[in-house]
Amino acid sequence: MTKAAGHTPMMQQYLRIKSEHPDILLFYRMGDFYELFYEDARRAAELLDITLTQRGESAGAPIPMAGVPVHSYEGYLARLLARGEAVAICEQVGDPATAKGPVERQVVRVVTPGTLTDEALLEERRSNLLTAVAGDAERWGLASLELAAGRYTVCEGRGSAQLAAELERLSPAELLVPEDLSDRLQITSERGLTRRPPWHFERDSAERALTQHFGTRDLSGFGIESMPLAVAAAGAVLQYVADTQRSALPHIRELRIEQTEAAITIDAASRRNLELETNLSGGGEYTLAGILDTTVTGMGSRALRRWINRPLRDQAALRERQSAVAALLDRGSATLREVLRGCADVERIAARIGMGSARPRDLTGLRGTLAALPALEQALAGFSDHRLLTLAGDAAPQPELLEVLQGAIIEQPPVVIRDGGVIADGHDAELDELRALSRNADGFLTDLETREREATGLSSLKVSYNRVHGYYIEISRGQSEQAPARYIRRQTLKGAERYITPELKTFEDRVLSARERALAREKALYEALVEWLRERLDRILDLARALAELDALAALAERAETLDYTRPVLDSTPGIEITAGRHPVVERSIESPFIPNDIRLDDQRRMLVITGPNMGGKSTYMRQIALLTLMAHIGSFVPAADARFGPVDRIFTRIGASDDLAGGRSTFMVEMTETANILHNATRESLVLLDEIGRGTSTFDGLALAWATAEALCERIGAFTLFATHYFEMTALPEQYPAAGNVHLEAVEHGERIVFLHSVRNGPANQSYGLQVAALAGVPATVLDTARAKLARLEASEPAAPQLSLFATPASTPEPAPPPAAPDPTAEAIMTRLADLDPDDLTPRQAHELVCEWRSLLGTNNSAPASKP
Ligand SMILES: Nc1ncnc2c1ncn2[C@@H]1O[C@H](COP(=O)(O)OP(=O)(O)OP(=O)(O)O)[C@@H](O)[C@H]1O
Repeated sequence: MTKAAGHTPMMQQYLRIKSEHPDILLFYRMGDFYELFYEDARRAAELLDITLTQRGESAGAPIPMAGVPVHSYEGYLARLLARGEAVAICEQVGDPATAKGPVERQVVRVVTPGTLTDEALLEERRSNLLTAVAGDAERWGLASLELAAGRYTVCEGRGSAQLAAELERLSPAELLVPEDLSDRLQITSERGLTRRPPWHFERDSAERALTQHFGTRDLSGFGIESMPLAVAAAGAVLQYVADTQRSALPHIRELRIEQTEAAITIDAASRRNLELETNLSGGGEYTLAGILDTTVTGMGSRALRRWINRPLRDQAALRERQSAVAALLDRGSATLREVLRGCADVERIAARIGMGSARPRDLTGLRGTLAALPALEQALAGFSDHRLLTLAGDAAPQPELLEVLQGAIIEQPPVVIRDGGVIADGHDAELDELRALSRNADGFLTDLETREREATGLSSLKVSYNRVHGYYIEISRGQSEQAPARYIRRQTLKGAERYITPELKTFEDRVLSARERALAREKALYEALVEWLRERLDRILDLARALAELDALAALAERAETLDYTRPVLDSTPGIEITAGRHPVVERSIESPFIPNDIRLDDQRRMLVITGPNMGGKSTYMRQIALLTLMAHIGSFVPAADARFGPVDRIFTRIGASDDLAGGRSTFMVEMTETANILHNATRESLVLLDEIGRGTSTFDGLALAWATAEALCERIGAFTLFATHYFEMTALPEQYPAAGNVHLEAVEHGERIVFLHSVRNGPANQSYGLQVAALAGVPATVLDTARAKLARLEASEPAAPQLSLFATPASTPEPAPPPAAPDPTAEAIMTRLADLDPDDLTPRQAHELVCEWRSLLGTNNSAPASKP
């Protein structure tokens, strides 16, 4: 390392941290980039078995890490973490471009594998996924290769909304698209987008790549004959792997088809709104995964998160998972979890064995896991559950593998094989012999030294070794005159002379060649061992999958027990019925007790209009229904006293006011795009959450849109819909549509204040409490006084206040409802326009034109009252 003076602040910081933590690999984060210093880069490259293609001249110069297969420092970092290496991240704010300006803040975060954050896990999951997409926005095929887990899946689907949802779910590190069609795919995210030659996606070359990889004559056994776009994508992935990876990935043994219809589709916005893996602030805390994931292995965590990201529609498969969870709950899962805790990430290890990059510690990790299998068998003995028995079979002890690994590798081998010392004594006779030769060297040298000292009578004589001169005899300058004639001078130092003798030279040749040969032998033995394991990769992969699933199931059982969850009923009767349901995340994040609530949706009651004050709990209630539905469809138990779910095909949410400035879309535009997506894609089996639709525009436009949307969902589509709103006019909906009902979140006034009861009651809310909530939020008293006076004036003039004729008057002033058979033509016209909206085609200009059109349709604008049509 070069001297500290004259370094940039970043370099100084690097030196300081390095002196404190020499073993920790140090990443620098500047703005959106990570840098890795040369020394660390070199060590990391060694650990990950990659080649640095560009080297910095001086030690300490940041170097670009070209040649890293994962194409990102984040991925690099995650892979190091996954390997069990400790790394530190320094974040530097100042002049990120040059790192030369004044450093305002320096943050050092040491991330060790033990404290692997959700964020890092998420990143790790992402970094391993390579996805290709073929086709166009109309019809597309996807292939995804999760390198580190050996998982290769394909699916096909239709429409850009579903494609966006799939890509959001997969969140690949790198997305391959045919360069000539990339525009037609309408993929907006530029994250890791790689354009590839179109011929890689052609059927012939794709088929060739697939049959070559799997060693088959044709694709007849794959079940993907009728999925040409999936085949194209799958072939393109393999082609890319062949171009960029050193190994041909023998651990990818099967191509799985994921039918898009087999899972509940959750669009990208809903995934975010429901805070499945990331909360709205971008962290992993207080998310569904954060609550449910108490797995004890990396592979278990990844399995559970895959389930969360892809809830199943197959009720039989879900019931199988539920039964396993119930059995674990019944007999206790603590022992099983304890055994699993001692297991290594066999999934990753299997991948590394497959790719030929397994390190000695991977093999000891595998060995440790194999050694734990008898205990696992014991922990699962006595279970009669079908799924658990199948998994127990896949994770049965494998004495042959264990014995070989126990005999081959020493207890605690070094990280890399480079310097040897990995293969155990007794594993190979030839290696033992060579080692004995070099081990005897020490004894021989001591003997020689004693003999020579006695023969010459020189007290300062000693035998030593260095890399340049090999073995030598050293005599101090004062005694060197008395050196015997047979000593051949090698080197003269200030205070000593160094010699060799023919005997020493012969010895040196023998020892050094023995060492070299031992090392070469050891490396060959190690490679043979990895190859031997690779031939048994299927067994290791089966073991990995079984352990991962056991871990995920045991975590669900542990959660069900600790958090008092109930087994939900899944059946074919349409509807959702929950008694005393709780929000799984909010109930864990608030200090006061959570108030459980019921819901009943069935064929006759498909929509709930939810009213109530701000802060009353409307959003929490709606989200909790969606989350419980999702939990039931991953096989989890749910936080409720009782729950039943009929078939659900999609979950849609339209929640929150967010704009998309980067994408050039206003709040209203985002809202309408999402609404259009729902109106296009929801079915009678969908669950739709709408929170304050229409809030992003003027009152009348907003109300008109809210009404028309609700009407379309209720009448035309018939989706199960929860519709939270502050428009009291909406509470008249049930009068026109019997499938709709009103509920409200209860609150009471207590003096000047409002008390939220958070309980759901039938019927509409009768008061908005807006001013009380504002008071609670600390709006100054003078402003509140003015508001109160204004409110009083508004209420006094209410009869003259603008009323849209298409809405019935609020339920508080009952009037005969219009006959349901004849919906208002204006509302119908709006509804038709809305249904025609294609969310993907809508430009801001078109949206603006549409809004103008609606205004003229209603004969109103922002300020003018609506006239009766
Ligand atoms: N069932 C409940 N039991 C206990 N606390 C609750 C419950 N529901 C909601 N809360 C608390 O009330 C807060 C506000 O709830 P929520 O955001 O759902 O209200 P809201 O009616 O949607 O408000 P707004 O109309 O302003 O969006 C939550 O953050 C939570 O702390």
